Amino acid sequence: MTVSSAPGKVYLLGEHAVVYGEPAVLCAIDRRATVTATARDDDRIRVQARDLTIDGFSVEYGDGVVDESANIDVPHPLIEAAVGYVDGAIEQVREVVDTTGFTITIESDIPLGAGLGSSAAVVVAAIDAATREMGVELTPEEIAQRAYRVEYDVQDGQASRADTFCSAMGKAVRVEGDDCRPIEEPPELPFVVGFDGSAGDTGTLVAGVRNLKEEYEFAADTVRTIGDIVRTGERAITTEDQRELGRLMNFNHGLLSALGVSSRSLDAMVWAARDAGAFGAKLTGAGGGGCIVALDPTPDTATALQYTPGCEETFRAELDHDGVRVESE
Ligand SMILES: Nc1ncnc2c1ncn2[C@@H]1O[C@H](COP(=O)(O)OP(=O)(O)OP(=O)(O)O)[C@@H](O)[C@H]1O
Ligand SMILES: C[C@@](O)(CCO)CC(=O)[O-]
Ligand SMILES: [Mg+2]
Repeated sequence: MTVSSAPGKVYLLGEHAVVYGEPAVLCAIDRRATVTATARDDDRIRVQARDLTIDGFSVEYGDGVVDESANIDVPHPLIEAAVGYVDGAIEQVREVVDTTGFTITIESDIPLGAGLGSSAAVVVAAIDAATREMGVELTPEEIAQRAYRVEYDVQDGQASRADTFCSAMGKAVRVEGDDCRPIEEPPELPFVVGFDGSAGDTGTLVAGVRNLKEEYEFAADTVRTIGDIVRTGERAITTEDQRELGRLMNFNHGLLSALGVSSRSLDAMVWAARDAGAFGAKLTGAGGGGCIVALDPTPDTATALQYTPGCEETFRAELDHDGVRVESE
């Protein structure tokens, strides 16, 4: 039995634009997906993902199809879409090791589809746990590369390397096209997360931005401007200027909103954070619903979010210096 875990992340700046080669800066946070891989005597692959629920059903399946014993009463295409990332991870493992069967159990404290990189963390941890269980040790960079292939396929050929690289490496990272690098001395930023309890589908949201960009030159300009914000933000990271970073996050949120990936509840949480005195606030990840991230060293933003209609949960997130790691072998 091998247990591996990998962190989720928040985007300081640059989501969506990073898909088109602009830079992005993101930070691993102290919320993790944990995957247990256990070799089996038969050649079956069994996945238990208790957090993955569809209309209240927990999904359990074997050999890529819904397991009879799970007794799930929802159409198979829905399940197939939901298990796409896990299936992709298993495919990657099969490219590396000659597997017989194994059982994969996924537990995660990263909300699904909420912009905190649950997909990347699950895929990274699953590839690590299953390959180790079969006696192969991949480097974090190799795991990031394979996990990226999975995100690329599930998101219909439109994905950046950002989420998977950040989850595999931990700390803060800068990604621009194929150029992925850790930020050596990342500042400890006072992240406050607000979660509206809902989810957005990354593939669909990415496709929406792509269509807008193809239709309007000013949407393409908006994407390039997000790149300019990130380049400016890098100086603020080096000088640890949190006020300046906050202003740039606000600007970034405005442009993401213009690209159609914010929502009423995300905007409400962003404004509640700003009104409470946060240095800045923006949605994180694909958007459409899910989480915002604000910078506030005081308790005021968290308190304001607790009273914001539409906000279901708020918590402080700490930078996680560890990327993918083995918990037990
Ligand atoms: N605990 C889990 N168990 C099984 N599958 C999971 C789990 N968490 C996430 N996933 C997979 O990841 C999908 C959500 O990924 P998606 O990219 O849409 O959102 P996200 O990664 O949470 O947010 P973002 O990409 O915006 O950071 C789920 O539908 C499921 O396929
Ligand atoms: C929206 C996006 O930029 C981030 C999702 O967390 C998609 C990607 O980078 O693949
Ligand atoms: Mg994702």
